[in-house]
Amino acid sequence: MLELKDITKYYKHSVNTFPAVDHANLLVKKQDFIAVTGPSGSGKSTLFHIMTGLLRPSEGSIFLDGTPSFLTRQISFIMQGQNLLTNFTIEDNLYFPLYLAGIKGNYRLRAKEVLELVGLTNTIASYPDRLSGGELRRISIARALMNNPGIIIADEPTSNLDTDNAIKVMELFKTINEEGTAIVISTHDERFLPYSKSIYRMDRGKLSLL
Ligand SMILES: Nc1ncnc2c1ncn2[C@@H]1O[C@H](COP(=O)(O)OP(=O)(O)OP(=O)(O)O)[C@@H](O)[C@H]1O
Repeated sequence: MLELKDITKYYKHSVNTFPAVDHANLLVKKQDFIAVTGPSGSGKSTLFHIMTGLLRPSEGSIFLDGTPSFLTRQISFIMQGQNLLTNFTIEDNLYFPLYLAGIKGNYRLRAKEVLELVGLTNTIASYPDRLSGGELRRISIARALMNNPGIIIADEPTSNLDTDNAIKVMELFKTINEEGTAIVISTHDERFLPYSKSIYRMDRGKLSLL
């Protein structure tokens, strides 16, 4: 369980300081599928970076399973856009985060499992430039699953995808969620909101449940 308590993040623009995230509260439980919507610039990415530990809040606290420390292995983050390493095969891309984090295990077996789940087993030896945008997005999801995270946080996972591929991505999150992983996504696209179990709106840094 991930809990954000009264989180504020100030940014400085020349002489002015403004809260990009303004006293946000959020609880993410095991079975949750949360969507955060809101206009561009409302603070969604800033909130997500704080949730994943990439950015420190100016004020407030974050608890993971009741403790204020961050066990990042329990949270996987899928950033906006294409973020696979282009000079490495899909297989190496899948292994890389585990290797960097010093996580031991049968990488090959897990890679096969996650590629099967996303329907892309035949891409294991390919380089990212051979894959379509939709396939690359599903590989990013596969990579996020490699360490069996309790929570997957994805910033705009359907951006720049056509409807068919966006649906594939959302169906995948639905399956992953049904198998016991909490999902938190941000989206501009109202068509995909029904996939989530709860919808929050971000407006000028203020987060509220719809
Ligand atoms: N490092 C930074 N320094 C100063 N201001 C920033 C920084 N990062 C973001 N901002 C500002 O904070 C506000 C929130 O940005 P953020 O990227 O979190 O919004 P967003 O809702 O994710 O937007 P989008 O949907 O376009 O990605 C914006 O006004 C942005 O210009």
